[in-house]
Amino acid sequence: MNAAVDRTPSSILGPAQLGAALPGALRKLDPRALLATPVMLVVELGAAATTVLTALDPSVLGVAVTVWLWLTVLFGALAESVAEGRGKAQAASLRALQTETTARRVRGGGSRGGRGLLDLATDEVASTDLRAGDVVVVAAGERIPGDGDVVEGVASVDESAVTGESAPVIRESGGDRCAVTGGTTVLSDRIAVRITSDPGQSFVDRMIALVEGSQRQRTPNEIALNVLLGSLTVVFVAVCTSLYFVADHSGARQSVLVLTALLVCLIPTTIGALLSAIGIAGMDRLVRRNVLAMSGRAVEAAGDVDVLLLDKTGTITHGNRRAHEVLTVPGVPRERLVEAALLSSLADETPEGRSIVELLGAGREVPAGATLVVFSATTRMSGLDDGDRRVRKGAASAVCAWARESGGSQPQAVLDAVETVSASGGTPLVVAEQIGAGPVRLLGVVHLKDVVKEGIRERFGEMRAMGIRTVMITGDNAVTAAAIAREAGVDDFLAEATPEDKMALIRREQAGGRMVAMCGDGTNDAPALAQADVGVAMNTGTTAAKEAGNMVDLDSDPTKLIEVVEIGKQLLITRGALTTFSVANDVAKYFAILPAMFVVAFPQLDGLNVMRLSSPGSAIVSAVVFNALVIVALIPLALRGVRYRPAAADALLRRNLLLYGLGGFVAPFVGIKLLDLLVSLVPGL
Ligand SMILES: Nc1ncnc2c1ncn2[C@@H]1O[C@H](COP(=O)(O)OP(=O)(O)OP(=O)(O)O)[C@@H](O)[C@H]1O
Ligand SMILES: [K+]
Ligand SMILES: [Mg+2]
Repeated sequence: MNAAVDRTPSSILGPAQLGAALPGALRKLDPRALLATPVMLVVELGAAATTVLTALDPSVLGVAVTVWLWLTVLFGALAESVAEGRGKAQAASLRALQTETTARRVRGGGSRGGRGLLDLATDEVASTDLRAGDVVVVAAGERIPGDGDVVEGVASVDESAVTGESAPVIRESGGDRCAVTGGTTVLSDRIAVRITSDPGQSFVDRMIALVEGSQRQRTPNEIALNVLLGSLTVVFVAVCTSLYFVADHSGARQSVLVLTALLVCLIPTTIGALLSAIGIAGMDRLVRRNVLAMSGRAVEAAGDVDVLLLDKTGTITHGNRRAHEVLTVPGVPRERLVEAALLSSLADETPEGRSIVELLGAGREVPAGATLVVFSATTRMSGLDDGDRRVRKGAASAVCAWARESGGSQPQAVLDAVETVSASGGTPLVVAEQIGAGPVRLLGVVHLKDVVKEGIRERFGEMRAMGIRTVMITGDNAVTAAAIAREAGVDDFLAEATPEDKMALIRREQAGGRMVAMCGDGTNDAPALAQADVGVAMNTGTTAAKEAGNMVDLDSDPTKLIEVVEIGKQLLITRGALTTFSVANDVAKYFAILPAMFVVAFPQLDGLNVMRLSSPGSAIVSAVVFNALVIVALIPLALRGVRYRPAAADALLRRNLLLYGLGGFVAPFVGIKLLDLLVSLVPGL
């Protein structure tokens, strides 16, 4: 590897990982770094206090408590550092992609349109000098010097350095597969690329920041939990302070040292220490599945997704919509249809347009003086104006509307051909022309064919089992949409959708209280990707789509959402389970150690002293040691995550409450008792 290639899960907490994580962990002991986790900050302050107290008045108890309080803080820092370390190797191999290369920048290219760029003069510049807007020419065998969109030409590109997938991909101007990533290599042909990112802001830069965890921001859920843990801490500080005065007053004086140790045992240190590691590990699990999540909030949202919207072309289908045949109609000679279809496509830079020229044979030039009419998702037509002749091809509804406006007729034969192509799941493009102000004449139909991605049906079935509804949204007509929807097995579809329609649908679902995920690849999907709670852009898609979404799937597999949802659920469940465990643990410690601490002063407490710990000193040291070791014991679970099985949410909740609540309550009684047997052997305790 390649960043994304090394995805074999290594051992989670071996000596190697611990060794590598130690320097990072020591840096995290800086109190300023601990401000974000109030629980651990209190432990550190406590450790500092007992250090001073023990220095002033040395005792075996003081040394034992102090050492283990420092270890408690260190274990927490270590958990976070181990979690971060898992991304470091990936980051290093990604950096290898960023070595400086020489780029051929087109002179004056930035101000020109998309044609003829490949023939312009170029200057050699360092890749680091490229800025957004520059146009470069890249030929076979060369590395693409920066992120950008192909503005002219078609090439096969090796993206394995980024995606881990060794099969080359096609990148071409005009369509939804125009985006290229800096650091990848052109295998054949020559392309002109308009650079879209300034140095330091590229996709690989973002990937590095992501796998290193340096970009991680706490999610709202995490912040809320931290506030809750902080409040619990404040409550226990109050409890321990009042305990000091109560004990003093009743003649069972407790030292500040012992009460500090007690405080640390009672505050939720387990979850406080592991919270951040849980979040980092969740992001890391996604990276290992080739999904880059730009926000932790999106990962959490993924755990609660109700509806998944998918774009059709390039998401559900492979996205190389290609001309397959032309369908003639009575009264229009085939040559005339072919000529019009060709004319309307000669200047069309979209893959669809180019495939028509390929099918019908080139050999025709764009007539001098003709004006091009480029395709847009709103007009859904493209073509050319040559003098007073207008030739168009486009979606049936769009071309028919144009014909109607001009007073032209819509022959049944054309409508039948449209129906035939659509019913087979193909995309019909109606070809038409208008001379002067005369009526628009429909000449025939071009059949564009695309293939549904393999295995997608079964995966949508799995989503249904998880309670997620799938809806396909497409700019294509309703009949085609229905045919593809049936073949792919989606629950519902929306046809003839404009970019605004896609976004409006998401808003409606969200207004109904549902959590919406969207998978898409096109520039016309960008608004919807931005609006969705979870917006997954296909890596094959456009730069606009990748920037609008909050995740990028390097494998461009929309069914990857299943894994994303599982990881999201797993993250929420893990955090919930460890919080339950932590709090139950602390409550149990209260009952386990308080009677042991006070039994000497109040023999009547003996009935409550179920633990029969050997001495108050041994009780408190055992509790502190147990408290610290629990953190270490749970690091692997925090990193790996609690296993998620598709099951009803409340059944899962019951099971976890039982397992982690009850387990958390029982564990200290057993653990502290065993430790006490050992600790009581130490002279002086
Ligand atoms: N180059 C083109 N020239 C003319 N018409 C086109 C061209 N490409 C597509 N169309 C027509 O415009 C419609 C909308 O295309 P577009 O690519 O915007 O769809 P979309 O909204 O991305 O949906 P999806 O990707 O799910 O099919 C197509 O169904 C087709 O009928
Ligand atoms: K604790
Ligand atoms: Mg599309």
